[in-house]
Amino acid sequence: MTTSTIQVMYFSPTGTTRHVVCGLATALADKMGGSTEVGQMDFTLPVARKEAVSFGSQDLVVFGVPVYAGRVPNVLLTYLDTIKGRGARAVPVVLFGNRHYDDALVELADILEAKGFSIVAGGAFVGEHSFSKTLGKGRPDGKDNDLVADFADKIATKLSGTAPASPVPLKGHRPYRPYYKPRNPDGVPVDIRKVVPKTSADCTDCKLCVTVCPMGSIDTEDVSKVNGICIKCGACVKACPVQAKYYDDENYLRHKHELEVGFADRKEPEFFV
Ligand SMILES: Cc1cc2nc3c(=O)[nH]c(=O)nc-3n(C[C@H](O)[C@H](O)[C@H](O)COP(=O)(O)O)c2cc1C
Repeated sequence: MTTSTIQVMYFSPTGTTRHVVCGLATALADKMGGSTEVGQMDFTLPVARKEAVSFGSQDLVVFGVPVYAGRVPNVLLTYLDTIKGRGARAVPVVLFGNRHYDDALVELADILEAKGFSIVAGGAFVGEHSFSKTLGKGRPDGKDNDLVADFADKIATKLSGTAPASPVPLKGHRPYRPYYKPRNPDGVPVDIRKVVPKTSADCTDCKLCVTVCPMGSIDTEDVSKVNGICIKCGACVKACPVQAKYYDDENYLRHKHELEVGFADRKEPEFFV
């Protein structure tokens, strides 16, 4: 089977997933020859998730999502169910914030397989944590980029071979473990789903937060209002040019601190071909 098109498809509120999957797709196109085109489908914003997407057997799709609570972000499940693979090959890629990717990679691979893709490889890479400016700071970095290139090499070699495709031994548990939950000091799980960002007096009302919110939840007239769901993705906090967006919820801040302290040691990407 020849590949005429590489498609890169991703959800990436703070850009680390985009960085890795676009780097991987470009490196793959390079290795697979001059006539390979790269198409981009960014489904981070709500408007992009209104479009129906389908592929065909000539496509190789590099598909990326961040890891949320050890899993594929559950707010995406309905949308992912609308995508049609129609025999395309896929490389699922998950980005995690230096804690762990748990079962997100196998879950993403299973979703894609159920939608008609065949899985040729999969990878878990590290990105700066959405909650933090210190956990996974600056990731993906040069060393990660080298591993992306190495991953592309191995995929290209596999695809140029004549051996029949064998199942890819991705790491993760089936059935998937429950969503990872923050806990209070007594070890009891706490629910931070209703927590929303605050807006400080430094806000200049530039509306950038409105345009980057992947849930379309920030009120255009009054940017301090959150009208819909907040997934704590960090898009508004990290994009704000004057650092006016912040969280002050006690449980959120404790969880963030525990992650920063408990998972400070550098984790490395893992990939499977
Ligand atoms: C709600 C939420 C849950 C997260 N859960 C995890 C997790 O379980 N493990 C982990 O290592 N990182 C976790 N992260 C961090 C993101 O996976 C990581 O920062 C990723 O690089 C963000 O991708 P993006 O830059 O494309 O938005 C979580 C982030 C959010 C917003």
